[in-house]
Amino acid sequence: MGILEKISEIEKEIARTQKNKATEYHLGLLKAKLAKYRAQLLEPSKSASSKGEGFDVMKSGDARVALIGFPSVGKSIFLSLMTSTASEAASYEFTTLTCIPGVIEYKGANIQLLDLPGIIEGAAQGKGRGRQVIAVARTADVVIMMLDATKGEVQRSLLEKELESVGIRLNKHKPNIYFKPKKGGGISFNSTVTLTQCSEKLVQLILHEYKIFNAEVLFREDCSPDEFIDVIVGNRVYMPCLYVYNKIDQISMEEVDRLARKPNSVVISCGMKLNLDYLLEMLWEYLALTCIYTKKRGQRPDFTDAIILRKGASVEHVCHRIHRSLASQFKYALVWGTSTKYSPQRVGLTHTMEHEDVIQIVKK
Ligand SMILES: Nc1nc2c(ncn2[C@@H]2O[C@H](COP(=O)(O)OP(=O)(O)OP(=O)(O)O)[C@@H](O)[C@H]2O)c(=O)[nH]1
Ligand SMILES: [K+]
Ligand SMILES: [Mg+2]
Repeated sequence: MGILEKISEIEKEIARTQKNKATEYHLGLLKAKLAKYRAQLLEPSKSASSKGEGFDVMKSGDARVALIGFPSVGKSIFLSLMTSTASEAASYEFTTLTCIPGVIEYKGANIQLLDLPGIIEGAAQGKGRGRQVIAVARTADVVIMMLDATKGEVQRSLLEKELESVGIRLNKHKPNIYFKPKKGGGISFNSTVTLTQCSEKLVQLILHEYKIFNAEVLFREDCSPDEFIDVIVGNRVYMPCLYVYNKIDQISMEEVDRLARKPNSVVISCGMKLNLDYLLEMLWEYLALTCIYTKKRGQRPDFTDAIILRKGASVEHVCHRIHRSLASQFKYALVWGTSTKYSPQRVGLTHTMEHEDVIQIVKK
């Protein structure tokens, strides 16, 4: 039996197994098996032909946003509207066949926006150029899932399933579970909270399925078996996702209102250029970039020219942004802002900067 068949067998079995106390272990095991087969499916195949031509776009700018959606939802029109790059748009499906990068300039940041071919159900298993598209999506800082507002909710749930099946977790945080495989000593299991979805026995069963017999496990959160499996398997990506409903010029006001109220959602019309500014504001929030202002000794900070970095950037990142050789001449830095206990505070290269901090760098 091929992996695809095995996967579909397990999916069928999960679907027909009633969820209750008596079946909870059985279901947990099935899910562990399923995750294992999916991981195998995604391992790079031996034949070179599966490599996607036209998908190797260099990362550039301060952040990367990938446009994911069914064919003809308006991804290419959107790229052409938001950036100075033109991407061919047309009424037929699969107009776009490669990855087309553009740049959004916003609040002093350069945000790379990637137009991609449409994906459909089965994309994760290689339908269309699904695999290549998903591989690009994994490298993004934020995914915009573009949806056709006239097509209801089907597109959204299908795409969520596709991304979920390849280990992309949308608008979720990494489960707060400490997990460390060991050389010996069996499985030590602890939790700091009351667990309602997992038990020691279930955790052991799942670990055994992965042939792990020695490990330290500490639940710091009431996680589900799926979340625990995510931690064991690793290589999951946790990514913010904005659901963008396009073509609202084609639906009723009531429907627009309903869609606009859904979590993580924005309604737009590329055709009529509606609500695009609001979408940009939302995107900026989801990117959560860190703006740092520099200051010279005895002078006011330069608030007109921010250095834009990803969340969690260090003083060293700031140095590299100012000049290539600055980090090697670095003595210390003074930082004003929320990242320090008092302002200014003297810090080293490894200090983590926060949004809107001011920094003065002192050289040797
Ligand atoms: N009514 C209406 N039509 C739109 C809107 N935005 C895009 N369209 C139409 O939708 C069709 C598809 O647009 P594209 O930008 O090519 O869509 P795409 O998602 O890039 O499609 P693929 O590259 O084939 O995956 C075009 O005929 C557009 O004119 C909108 O806001 N309203
Ligand atoms: K199209
Ligand atoms: Mg297109």
